[in-house]
Amino acid sequence: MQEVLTNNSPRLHENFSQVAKSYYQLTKPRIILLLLITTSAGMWMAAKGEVEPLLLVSTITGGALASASANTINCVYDSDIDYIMERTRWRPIPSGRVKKRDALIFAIALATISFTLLTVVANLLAALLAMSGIVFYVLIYTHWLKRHSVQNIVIGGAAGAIPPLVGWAAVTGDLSWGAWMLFGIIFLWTPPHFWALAMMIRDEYEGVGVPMLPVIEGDEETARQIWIYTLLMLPATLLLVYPLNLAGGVYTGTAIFLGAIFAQKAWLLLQTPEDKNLARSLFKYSILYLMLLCAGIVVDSLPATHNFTTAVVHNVHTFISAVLM
Ligand code: HEM
Ligand SMILES: CC(C)=CCC/C(C)=C/CC/C(C)=C/COP(=O)(O)OP(=O)(O)O
Repeated sequence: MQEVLTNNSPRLHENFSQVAKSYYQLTKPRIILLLLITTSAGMWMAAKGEVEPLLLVSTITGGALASASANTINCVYDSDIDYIMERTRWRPIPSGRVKKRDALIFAIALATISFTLLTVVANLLAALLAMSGIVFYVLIYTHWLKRHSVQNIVIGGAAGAIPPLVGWAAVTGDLSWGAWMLFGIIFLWTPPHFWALAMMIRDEYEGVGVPMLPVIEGDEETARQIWIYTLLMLPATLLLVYPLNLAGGVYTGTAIFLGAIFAQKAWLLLQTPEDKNLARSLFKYSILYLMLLCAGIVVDSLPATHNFTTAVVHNVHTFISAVLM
């Protein structure tokens, strides 16, 4: 006999949570987390460590909804190749758990709520930047470049660098050098982040005809380009300290320490480009690197940190003067 589903039925709850889980997976939540960390870094730096809580929560929520919308549209567009690749076959659309049409409606709803929230609580510039992130990621990266250009992630990577601009604009209403510098750091971070992963799963991309750098140019050339982007990114992180003067000692120490490990991993990969373990290690570290670098920005920008470092510098100065007298 068929079971009658009532509001209290355990099966109804189970079905609902399965559906909710599928929609949640469409948004690629773990990637969103790091995008939000970069948004927060932009906000803290712009606000010199004093961010209004309501603005913070609304901007993070608006940014998360915009990124979720972008990732969902990407899942709709790429469902044909996601179905073939091992890594992506379990996703909600290729595995038949969510229909493309429903996913698109979900993405439009997310973008609409994001735009409204950011416009009302932050400002129009932040809202427009978030929408431009969706458009850039979907049209320029996913539609235009991903399947047609070996430079796909270099140019398309600009979409992933937009979140700190959203955060900065939400706080100040405009974009200054600091905002563009954060954009530049993430822009230069993206090729080592992604190509390290692409070296690990080159065969999967080759199988679906996506012209990622390791597929077209091989491991050696990819490791060489990862090294070049690493060498460009590391000094870029320090431009926030000099000449921009937007970060202090805590950030400088963090950036140098984390950067040295990044350089070491990229260097080892350059020596042995075919070693997939080294590629995996660099890919994983790239994520930790960006998280900790952003944490460094936040901690460095706090007024308490500024007061503490000023006091330390003052005391060291007094001590040296006393010794020399
Ligand atoms: C064009 C630019 C980028 C490309 C092509 C790219 C590509 C990828 C791919 C293919 C994965 C593996 C995902 C999976 O296994 O399902 C990944 C993982 C990840 N990406 Fe990126 N990425 C880009 C930019 C970014 C940016 C800007 C961020 C955040 C600031 C980011 C954060 C992450 C994180 C956190 C993961 C790990 C997710 C997990 O643990 O499953 N990525 N990326
Ligand atoms: C402000 C704003 C909303 C910006 C959008 C930023 C955004 C969603 C960046 C995503 C970057 C990313 C994970 C690309 C991977 O796509 P892929 O298609 O190569 O990955 P896949 O093979 O795992 O599907």
